[in-house]
Formats: sequence, C-alpha cells, structure tokens
Amino acid sequence: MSESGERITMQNGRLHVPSHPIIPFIIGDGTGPDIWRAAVRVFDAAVEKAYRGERRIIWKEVLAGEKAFNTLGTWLPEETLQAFREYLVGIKGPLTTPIGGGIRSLNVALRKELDLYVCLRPVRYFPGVPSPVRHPELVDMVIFRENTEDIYTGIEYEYGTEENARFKQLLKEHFPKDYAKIRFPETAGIGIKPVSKEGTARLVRAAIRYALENKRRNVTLVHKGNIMKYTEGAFRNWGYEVAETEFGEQTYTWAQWERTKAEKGEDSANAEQEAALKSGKLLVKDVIADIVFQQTLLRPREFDVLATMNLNGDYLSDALAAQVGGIGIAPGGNINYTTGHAVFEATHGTAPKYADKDMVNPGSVILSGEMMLRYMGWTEAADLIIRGMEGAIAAKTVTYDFHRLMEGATLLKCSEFGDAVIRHMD
Ligand SMILES: NC(=O)C1=CN([C@@H]2O[C@H](COP(=O)(O)OP(=O)(O)OC[C@H]3O[C@@H](n4cnc5c(N)ncnc54)[C@H](OP(=O)(O)O)[C@@H]3O)[C@@H](O)[C@H]2O)C=CC1
Ligand SMILES: O=C(O)CCC(=O)C(=O)O
Ligand SMILES: [Mg+2]
Repeated sequence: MSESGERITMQNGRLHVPSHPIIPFIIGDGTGPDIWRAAVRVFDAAVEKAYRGERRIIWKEVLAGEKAFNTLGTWLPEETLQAFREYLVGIKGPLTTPIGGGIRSLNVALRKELDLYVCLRPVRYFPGVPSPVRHPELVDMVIFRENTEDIYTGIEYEYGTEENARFKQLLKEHFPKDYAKIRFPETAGIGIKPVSKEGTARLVRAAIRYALENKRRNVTLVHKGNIMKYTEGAFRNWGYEVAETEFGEQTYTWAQWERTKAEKGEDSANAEQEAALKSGKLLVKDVIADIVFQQTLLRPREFDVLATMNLNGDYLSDALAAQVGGIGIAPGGNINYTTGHAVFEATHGTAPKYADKDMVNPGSVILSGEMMLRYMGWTEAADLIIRGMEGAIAAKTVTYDFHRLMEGATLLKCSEFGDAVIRHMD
C-alpha cells in the first residue's frame, strides 16, 4: 500500500474518523465485481471533490464468498471478520447462499459474528425513476430490521438426519401435545425461531431514537403476533414496553390508546391520541405482517419508520424497494449502535445471470456507500453522491432495469452509470 491509513475508532460513544481511514471491503460474488468497480470510483470521486485531497479512504480488500474459497479454501476467513472488528466500518458486495443445502448464509453470519443488530434500509424516491405505483414520491420509509435472531439463527434439523430424529423424540417425550400438532411428523424438517426481549428492545430502541432524531412522525412495529404469539406477539409487546418505559415523554403508543379505550371509551382514547400527536409526540403503532404489504402500497403516507423482525424485514425490504424503482437502487447498512461496528451493503443479491456483463445497476451499492459516508460524518461527500445520482437519473441515463421501464432513456452499462453519477456531481 503506497499510503498508510488509520483506524476509525469509537471514543466516548462517538465515532472518531481520521482523515485517511482504512475501510475494509468485500467485492462480492456474481455481479459484485462489476458493481464494486463502478461504485468505488464514485466514492473516491465524491471524497476528492468534497475535501480536495485532505481526506481520502484507504481501501483494504478482505475476502469472503467464492473469492475466499477459491484462494484460501474457506468461505469466511477469520482475517475478514478480524478486519471488520478492527476497522469498525466497512462495506460489502453481495454473497451467494445456496438453496436447500450447502453453506449457511455468509451475509447472515457476518451480521451475527459482528453483532450488527440493526439492518437499516431506507426507501426513498428519486424523481424520474420508473415505478409501478402512481405516487412513488409518497414513499419515504426507513426499515429497521432485526439482524441477529428469528428463524435466521439457523437452527434447523433436516428430515432424515439423526439430529432431526433426536429432536422429534425429545418433543414427543416432553411435549407430546405439541408433537401431535405436527401434521406429517415422519417427514417434517424442523426450524427454531428464537426471539428475545433484549434483541427486540435494542432494535426498537434504535428505531425510536432514529425517528426522534430525524423528526419522523411514527414508528410501526411489524409482526405476525396473532399467530406466533410468543415470538412475533412478544416483539410487539416488548416494542411498546420500550417506547413507554424509555421514551414515555416523547411517544404515544397504540397500547396506551387500547388501555384508555378499555377504561374510558373510544372517544377518550381518540382525543388523547390527537392531543399527544398535536403536542409533537412520536406515534408508535403496530401492524400485522401480511396487511403491511397492502397498506404500505396503498397508503404509503402513513408509514415512516418500520421496526421489523428478521424475516419480515427481509421480505418487506424488497417489496418496498419495488415501489421506488426496484432493488437496483435499494441501499442498506448493518449496524451496532453501541460498538459503532457497521458493514454497509445493498439490499439485493448477486444476480448471477448478469455476472461479468457490466450491466446491472450499481445504484444500491453506491447509495450504501453514501450511507457509510454519512455514518462517518462525511456529509459533504455523501451529499455529492446524492446529487450525482439525482442528476444521472434526471438526465435519463440509466442501466437496463430502469431503461426497460423509462420512455426516451439512454441505456448505460454499469460502469457508465458510475461515470454519469460522477459527472453529475458538478
Ligand atoms: N446481502 C446479500 O449478499 C444478499 C445475497 N443474496 C443472494 O444472492 C443470490 C441471488 O439471489 P436472488 O434471490 O436471485 O436475488 P438478487 O437480488 O440477486 O436478484 C434478483 C433479481 O433482482 C434484480 N436485481 C438484483 N440486483 C440488481 C441490480 N444491481 N440492478 C438491477 N437489478 C437487480 C434482477 O431482476 P431482473 O432479472 O428482473 O432484471 C435479478 O434477477 C442468492 O444466493 C441469495 O442468497 C440475496 C440477497 C441479499
Ligand atoms: O444471505 C442471503 O443470501 C440473503 C440475505 C437477504 O436476502 C437479505 O439480507 O436481504
Ligand atoms: Mg433479502
């Protein structure tokens, strides 16, 4: 490396970012290399333009996925985890996860290993982006998805294995009534869904803090608590508990509304809520996970910040991204707000059929980098990236995914879109 850099550190609960921070990155599988090549040029150009050489990112490649396996014989090397631990803030491309067998998700493993408990996925509209809805500009939501629990924990017992048989035997012996509920016990695979009070509380706390700091109007707890009462239902109840016990002065909850209604009737509850919201309090409400897909589509104005469990948030991220133009422009970050550790990454996957074609939209990783720069406090560079994205899209110079839905647009390659973003920073 020709130039040495320094570590980003956490000091007294605040991120300390040197002028030449070392930032580890994973290129990713499939379309990852195409996208990274385009995106890193955008990041460097934005930083150079904003700080005229006074600040610079010292990139440090770390391996994971196919590149790691092919060179080191392991999918997620310990050195990679160590680099993210040591340098605190990093960025990654997508990594492949085989379906129905093989290795477990490296993406999920990274989040768990580094305890990046928030998957933060903002969903906003860029004017000019083709959208399937009539008013995409009304979509301005931020998903806080729990990243370390739920059925993503990966405790599963495959049908036909000894573990599966032993687990079912344990159920049969100790919980015979529950065992009898399994419709086809002989051939059933089994998965376990742990959801804890601590895991829920730290996620909901982060969502409420974000909403208050960013002057959002509401936080919606998304759950399927009518069916899964002690996991998803508990997520809702613990979420309300956090709002009321830790942010009681600043929030009004639907749980409070329910209690007032039971005591004094619906009119009183409505009046209480209205007064609370008029006084500027943040509304904390909840919605069942199936209807949230309809409501966010039909009444996007009613949703600001959404706090979800792991699986629900995974589904909802892709669905909401579609409303503002699709997964090609859906960024994200995995964050531990206590330790400061963060790994930014797109919402989409490896899109393997487009690999090495220099074709896909690098927008999601570019905007994930924009989130990273903002997280580091390099807001001038982040603002330039937004300006560049807005300019490239407004000029109708776009990649295939937008081009196929846009009238009169110019089709750009992945790398060319990166160039267009840089040009429009001026
Ligand atoms: N965090 C991560 O690393 C993630 C990894 N994955 C992994 O990725 C692999 C593939 O998953 P899959 O379910 O196919 O989902 P993908 O997100 O990889 O791709 C699905 C479709 O989304 C569209 N798309 C994806 N990326 C882009 C982009 N940059 N620009 C424009 N359009 C894009 C394409 O749609 P179209 O064909 O219509 O143009 C593509 O066929 C799996 O192994 C999965 O586990 C998945 C999600 C996240
Ligand atoms: O890990 C994977 O392969 C998929 C993860 C995913 O879809 C997500 O985090 O949104
Ligand atoms: Mg996903």
